[in-house]
Amino acid sequence: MNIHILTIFPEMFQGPMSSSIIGRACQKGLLSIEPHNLRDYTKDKHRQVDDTPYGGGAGMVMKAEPFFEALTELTGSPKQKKVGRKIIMLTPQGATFTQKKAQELATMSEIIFLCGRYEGIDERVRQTWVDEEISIGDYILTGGELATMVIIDALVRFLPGALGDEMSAQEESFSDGLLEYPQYTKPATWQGMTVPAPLLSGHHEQIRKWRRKEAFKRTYQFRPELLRGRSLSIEDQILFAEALQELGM
Ligand SMILES: Nc1nonc1C(=O)NC1CCNCC1
Repeated sequence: MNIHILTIFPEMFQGPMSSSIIGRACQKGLLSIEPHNLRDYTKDKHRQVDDTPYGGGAGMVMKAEPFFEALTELTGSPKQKKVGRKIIMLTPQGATFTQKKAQELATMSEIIFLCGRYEGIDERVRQTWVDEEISIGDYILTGGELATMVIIDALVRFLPGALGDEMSAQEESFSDGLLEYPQYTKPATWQGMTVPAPLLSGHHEQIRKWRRKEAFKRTYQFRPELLRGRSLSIEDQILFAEALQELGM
């Protein structure tokens, strides 16, 4: 997968995108991440990327030209849609990013992220080039760069070979629609708090059931809406009932 990022702050990506799992995935050749400085696509001596909004009002708007120049260089023309490529704009009015969307994006061969700053990007960029608008939440950031990094961080986990233990991407929260069960590591007792006995039993089936029941407890307590309308297997119905009983419901 090739990721291109159009931004006026390419340097923001150096640390996070070259560290840990993401950095290792790039070194393994599973993906490439290439920020492009929009100022390199300006034609004036001041390398201007923004200007005042038509109609007045506070703040500045990002000019269309640098985006058009960069996207033309990267893709040819807006009409040249390519299977497996998405041009994504980060914006609060986009669809809220989810684990399911992360998994879907991980199947793409190329993604181009458009990072806005200031009051936003000239509308003609969205009209002409953008395939999808994504928001990482209902709040206003100073730019789309951190949102882009959040999305890359979430999707990289679904690239085959990116994680040491492939299963953890599947087992983690939201992968099967439930929140994560509690995790423990050594020592077995810490400041008088002990690890739950099933986890010390070495009995894999017991451990699996305990984890599933704890996931039901957490989901019911913190994100009950994830359970609404969900069809459960017979085993899950039993475990969910036990979870509610243990919660005193
Ligand atoms: N929330 C968001 N999810 O993606 N992008 C988001 C965002 O707030 N972008 C800013 C909006 C104002 N202009 C600068 C960028």
